[in-house]
Amino acid sequence: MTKVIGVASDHGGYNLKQKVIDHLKDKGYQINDLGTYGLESVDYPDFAVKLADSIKEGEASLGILVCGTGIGISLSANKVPGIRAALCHDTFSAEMARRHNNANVLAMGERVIGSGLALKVVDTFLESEFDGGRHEKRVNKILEIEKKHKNF
Ligand SMILES: O=C[C@H](O)[C@H](O)[C@H](O)COP(=O)(O)O
Repeated sequence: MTKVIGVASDHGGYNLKQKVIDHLKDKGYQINDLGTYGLESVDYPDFAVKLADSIKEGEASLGILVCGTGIGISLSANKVPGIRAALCHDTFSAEMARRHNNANVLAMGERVIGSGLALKVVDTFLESEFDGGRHEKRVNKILEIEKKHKNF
């Protein structure tokens, strides 16, 4: 079965988002493009939440977010319970984000990383799997934090 990957960005990540989409389509992935759809200035939390909601609703198995730095859009996505967005600009972090943290969203900054490396980071993230084992207990503790602080 083809994996559906959700993708979203603000204006600062738009060009890299388009490159990620082209790259993943070429590799046979089905893409759910949640915007933004141009370079007009927009607010990254709006697109982080669109992507987070689409993953929570099961429309995509994993997501990719891009803004200028990747910081604002990952911070925003991580406010949604069940989302574990990892800001990665190297392939080791991308692999570990899946293997150890069971991250379901990769975030990157278009103003930080070149597109060649960014596409390798994307491939590494999507091709890595959660190791489970001792990491399961730790990820469950993240979920417990979300439950305990849900009325913060
Ligand atoms: O973390 C935030 C992101 O990097 C945004 O893409 C960035 O702040 C947008 O900046 P500007 O409105 O100056 O393009």
